Amino acid sequence: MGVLDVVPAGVLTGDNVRKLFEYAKEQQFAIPAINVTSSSTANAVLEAARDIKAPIILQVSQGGSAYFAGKGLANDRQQASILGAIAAAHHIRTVAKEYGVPVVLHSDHCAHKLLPWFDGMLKADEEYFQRHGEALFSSHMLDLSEESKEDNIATCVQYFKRMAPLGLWLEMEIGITGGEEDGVDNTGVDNSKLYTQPEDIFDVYSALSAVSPNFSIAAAFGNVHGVYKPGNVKLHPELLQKHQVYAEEKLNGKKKPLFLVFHGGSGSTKEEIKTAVTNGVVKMNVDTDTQFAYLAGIRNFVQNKSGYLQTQVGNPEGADKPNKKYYDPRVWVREGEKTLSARVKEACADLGNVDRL
Ligand SMILES: O=C(CO)COP(=O)(O)O
Ligand SMILES: O=C[C@H](O)COP(=O)(O)O
Ligand SMILES: [Zn+2]
Ligand SMILES: [Zn+2]
Repeated sequence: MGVLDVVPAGVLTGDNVRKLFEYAKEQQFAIPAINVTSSSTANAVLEAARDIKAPIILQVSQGGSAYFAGKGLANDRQQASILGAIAAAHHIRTVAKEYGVPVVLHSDHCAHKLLPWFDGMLKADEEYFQRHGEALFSSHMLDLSEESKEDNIATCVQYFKRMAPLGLWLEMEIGITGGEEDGVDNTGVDNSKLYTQPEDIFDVYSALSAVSPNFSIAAAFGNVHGVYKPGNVKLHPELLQKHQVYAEEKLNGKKKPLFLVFHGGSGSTKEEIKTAVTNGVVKMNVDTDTQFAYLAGIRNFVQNKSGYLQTQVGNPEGADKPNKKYYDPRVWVREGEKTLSARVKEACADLGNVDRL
């Protein structure tokens, strides 16, 4: 029995998203969510998943979406982010099945000021649903963690009521991920906010489960976006167990009732990742490490082939030798795709997500 006995290949929607996460939680593995910004990065992530027979999550941030549409487009009303997210979704939908793996198509952090982006994606989901009977995306994240708990939960409930009939999964954040996300600077935030309390998580669970079971919680356990020299904020994935136990007691023993999400996966140790998965993390976001991996192949190529990249004609093999085979983007960008793919495979291995189909 494997993932393909539970859900089909291609982009998952509706209850299939929950079935995948339920299966992962039962089998004690998690799926990495990789931020993609182009067809090149998306394809490289899908290729990695195909090679190691694993389900995968591809996500677009607000900035990544704008990049997907083109940095030359105005984005003052989130119009480029909306278009780019839709373009990314259509690209991924078009190719995903061919890679033969189940894919969760997700949008990343959406803070209050970015809600017009969310509204635009939701409108696209509704239109797609009208035509195809399913939403365009598998899931979306709302990140109202900067607001009061009451406002955060109330706004999530309001959106979730609109999402549930479309079968959309909601990921919400409570407690704050440190570092920086989409221009929201959380570097100086109060330390206590970086560790969510079990009571707050259960308040979220109670409010959202009244609408639909299809949601997950990004609880803070010292997570930070980006990779920095070790500082005073420490990752404590063992705290997640307290949240599960607290919810279990409130729900009369229902085992590990929470679907938890691990933000700021980059730079985490194998041990931290393992502990998080044991405690019900089903999704781990990785962006910074995969960005660096994408660069590595291109950087190495440019360094190693320097003599072939200075002029269109003429290289160390002769003054009349053409260099087209070196400066063609399909050659040097491909090198980045290979190193990105390798880093995605490593994330999958860390999470126990290998040979799962
Ligand atoms: O949480 C993330 C995206 O939401 C990714 O964080 P990292 O860039 O630290 O991996
Ligand atoms: O929020 C974290 C993700 O890494 C997205 O980052 P980004 O806004 O730079 O695309
Ligand atoms: Zn946040
Ligand atoms: Zn994040």
